[in-house]
Amino acid sequence: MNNMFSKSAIWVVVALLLFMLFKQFDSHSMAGGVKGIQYSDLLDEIKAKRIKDVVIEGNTITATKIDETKVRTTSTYLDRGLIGDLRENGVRFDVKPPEEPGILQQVFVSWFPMLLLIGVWIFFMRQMQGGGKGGAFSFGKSKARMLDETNNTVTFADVAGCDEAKEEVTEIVDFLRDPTKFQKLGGRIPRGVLMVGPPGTGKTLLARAIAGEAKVPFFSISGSDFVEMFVGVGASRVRDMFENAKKHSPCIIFIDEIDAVGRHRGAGMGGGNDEREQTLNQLLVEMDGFEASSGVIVIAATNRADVLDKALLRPGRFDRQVSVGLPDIRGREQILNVHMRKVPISTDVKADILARGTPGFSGADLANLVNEAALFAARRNKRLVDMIDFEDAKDKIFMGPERKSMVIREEERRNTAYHESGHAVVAKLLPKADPVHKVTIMPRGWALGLTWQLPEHDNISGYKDKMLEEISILFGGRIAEEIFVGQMSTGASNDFARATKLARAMVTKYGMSDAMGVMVYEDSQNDGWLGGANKTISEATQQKVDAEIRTILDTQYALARKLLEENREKVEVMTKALLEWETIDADQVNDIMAGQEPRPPKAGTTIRKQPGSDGPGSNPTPNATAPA
Ligand SMILES: Nc1ncnc2c1ncn2[C@@H]1O[C@H](COP(=O)(O)OP(=O)(O)OP(=O)(O)O)[C@@H](O)[C@H]1O
Ligand SMILES: [Zn+2]
Repeated sequence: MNNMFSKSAIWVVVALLLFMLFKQFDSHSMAGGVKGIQYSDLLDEIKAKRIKDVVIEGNTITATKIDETKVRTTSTYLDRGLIGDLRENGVRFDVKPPEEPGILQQVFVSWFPMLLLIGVWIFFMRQMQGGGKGGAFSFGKSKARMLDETNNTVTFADVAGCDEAKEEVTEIVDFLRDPTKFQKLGGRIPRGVLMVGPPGTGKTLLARAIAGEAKVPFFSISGSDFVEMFVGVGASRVRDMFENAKKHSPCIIFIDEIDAVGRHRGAGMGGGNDEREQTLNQLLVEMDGFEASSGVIVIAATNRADVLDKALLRPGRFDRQVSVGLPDIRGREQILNVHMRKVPISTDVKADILARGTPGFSGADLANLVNEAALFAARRNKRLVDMIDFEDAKDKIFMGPERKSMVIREEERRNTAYHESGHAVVAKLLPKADPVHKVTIMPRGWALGLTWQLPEHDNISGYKDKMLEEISILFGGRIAEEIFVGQMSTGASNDFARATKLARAMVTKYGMSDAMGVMVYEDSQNDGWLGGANKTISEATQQKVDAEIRTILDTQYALARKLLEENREKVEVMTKALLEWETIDADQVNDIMAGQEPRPPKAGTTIRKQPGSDGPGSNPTPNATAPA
């Protein structure tokens, strides 16, 4: 490595020397001890009548002082007053076109140093891939980045909302803190831990926290870093990484996206991928090769445990799995609290309310939410981030930024207003549906309008009645268009797709159909822990399934239609309110449903609702109307 380094250093010096040499060429007139000065200083000199003559060449101004010394400045800013100043102060001046060097010289001067630098740069990039502390200067060296106690300050306190996962790894912390003592007590130490969970749930964070808690070095590398064009490189990187880690034991090696190398062998596209297989083999060899007592623990993360080569999961390798799932409502609150500590937060911000309105958010999403809210506050020149900033940040994350400038034809707007009113009125009339939080025809992201329902709890398990009602609500939009506008837009196609998907899931996955019984007809695609075997069902069964889905959809469609027919007036009032105010909140919706005129929007805002009443929040899958 040292050798490599000095070689590189020589290269830099050579490059610099050459560059300076050519630069010298270039600035033929720079010779003779010309001093560079600021443009404003030159003006001062001129005004002090210390300048004899001036040559202006393009952007460069060279001045000769009374005492024959030369100074130079460059200015891309065209100062129209300069000539006047020169005249006034009796300075001789000459304006020359920028000098054209000879063609050969031009090529050499302008290109050669560039080419050389590019060459050096490429050389460097190849040498120090990964770079940084602990970065290696050679191909076969691992690109693992090392963090030690001084630069890894993550502790368990920074990881919130996954208490079970934390509990499972405390043992590892105990071991790393004092390997020998741990063994005397008879603890069995895992060599490899596989963290499984969806993206952004804090797998990396948790691994770092383990190292942080145990105060041991943390080597991190991504599976994709091993995969190189050249056969053998990945394998030698693995070897190098383990060697390095052993020198620093006890320590943690963290391999993110292990599926990049750990996919089961023979699954590569178009036959074997030698390089990846070799890398994987090397990884297996290394994991077998070190003593559990050596104090190196390998933690790998993936969101697809099912694609991993079974050999990786065998005892002595990644034989322990820790699943890190999406946080529940309490977990989200805790994660929000962790991240809110880092920004100035107004007292009106309630993490519990935000947690309620963000089902399905991962830890990374929540971190992003806090960040976006802080950006909103900064843009609004606020000193504290308040609830309105959070509401806006949430809206933006859910649906993309508001498209205030989007031109919508009045007819289209009216259509959308009826459509959303249809969703909202059906939702309000069905007993099990989540309360409507707000309805808007403000276009956002890909949606022309939205009806938001606020779940009172996390919808972990869907209940049959509720799912049926959801299908009716989805139909509500289109039916309202049929009844009130008399023509149908394509805006409802997404609603239909979702309704159908839901009905299909009810029949085939959840066993909620009376006709088909409780048998499960489909494997949950992809997320099967053990890998999904594709079950095939007979043609006849398939037809029965389809018929059953059809029945569900028809029944719910009819229900929604009946409700809207019976409540025409409410749809009309809501549509009018939407056309007037663009967004209406839960209180206004309640007024309308009670047969009253809706109250006007709250002062200062047409869109949002302050927390406290029945709490803002939103449905992660709002009934959105996609643009036609
Ligand atoms: N449980 C959590 N507590 C606090 N912050 C979290 C949590 N989960 C995620 N975050 C935030 O999200 C960021 C990204 O999380 P991290 O990189 O650990 O996720 P990951 O599960 O490794 O994701 P990926 O699978 O995409 O690599 C973290 O740096 C942190 O700010
Ligand atoms: Zn819709």
